Amino acid sequence: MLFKDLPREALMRPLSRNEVVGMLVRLTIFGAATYYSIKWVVEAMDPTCKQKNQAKKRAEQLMKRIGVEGVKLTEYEMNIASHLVDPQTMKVSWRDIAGLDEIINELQDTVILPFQKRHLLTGSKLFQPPKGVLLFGPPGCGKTMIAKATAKASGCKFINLQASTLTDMWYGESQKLTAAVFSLAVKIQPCIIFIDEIESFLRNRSSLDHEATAMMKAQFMSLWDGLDTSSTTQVMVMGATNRPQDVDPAILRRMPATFHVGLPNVRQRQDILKLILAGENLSNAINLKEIAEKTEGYSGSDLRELCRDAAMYRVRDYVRKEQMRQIAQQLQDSQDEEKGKIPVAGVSFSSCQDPEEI
Ligand SMILES: Nc1ncnc2c1ncn2[C@@H]1O[C@H](COP(=O)(O)OP(=O)(O)OP(=O)(O)O)[C@@H](O)[C@H]1O
Repeated sequence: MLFKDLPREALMRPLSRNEVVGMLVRLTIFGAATYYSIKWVVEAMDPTCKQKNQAKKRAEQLMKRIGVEGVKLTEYEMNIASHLVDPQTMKVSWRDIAGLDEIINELQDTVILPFQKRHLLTGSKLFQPPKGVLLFGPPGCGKTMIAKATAKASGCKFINLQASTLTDMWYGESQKLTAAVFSLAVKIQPCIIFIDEIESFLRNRSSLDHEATAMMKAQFMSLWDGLDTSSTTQVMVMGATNRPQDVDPAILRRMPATFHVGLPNVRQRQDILKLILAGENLSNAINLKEIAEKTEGYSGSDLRELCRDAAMYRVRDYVRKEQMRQIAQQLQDSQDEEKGKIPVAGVSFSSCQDPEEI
């Protein structure tokens, strides 16, 4: 039936109470269904939704573990919080770093002391950890280890930020995430924001920069400057790079404390070898000084690989010799069988021999 076919009285009569309530209920149901359908469609279309949910879960667990409870975090702060490292569970400490005593002592005085002894000069704008620290030097020389051990020694929370966390996002998301890095760090302070390969994220500005990248860099610097406004803020940005010449000079200026973590010299290599091989079953014939002298140009990471290779070589050598021995025995057995002889009894190759004896 069409609208115009309805009797005039039916249209003009006032609505009954039941009809009004019924209409309201239908409208409410329709409204709710529309809201949830749109929400579901938006979530289904958002490619970062799954990632966000996982980050949220991880962040909640981490925050609980590091004892930060009752702090309300935004969705973006949650995302950043998933990159948090608990200083208590951090495995790296000063004892795991060899040959870098000078840098460690300097870090103790300039960075860790102001964090640890903050109470001695509360309110002082001068007795503060530097707002920025740069560790630079060739790859594999211990920059990341130093950053982690600094956080552990100072009792700071540690946000291990990858440049891609901020740059891979959709347009507009990067800026919200950048803001979240600093707001989260302030909420959970004392905190170290560590950026590995800082040159890939905050490199020399050029006219070729994408607009979003340029804006993010400017925003990062202004938020960083904002840390200075309060003398009680205990947040520090620590960057590591292999290419300091590629870092934006404006960023370098914000990192007054710089540490060169160079390739180890002979004495340092010997110390690193000693540390890596501590607890291993070493032959008396091994002379660490001699190995240190022969490994000019090796980084700490190269030395660890060298030792790992040597350990693997020993096992590989043992397995290969064992296989050769079995093949030789099988040949011998088949030759004996051919000659109609009974194989020699009691020879067992499954018994494991000490590789040293081979
Ligand atoms: N001084 C050192 N003492 C003990 N181990 C070291 C030292 N330097 C490097 N290593 C070994 O090398 C590995 C790599 O070190 P790390 O990641 O800190 O280097 P990096 O300078 O940050 O390198 P990259 O620039 O590639 O990130 C460490 O896990 C450690 O095993």
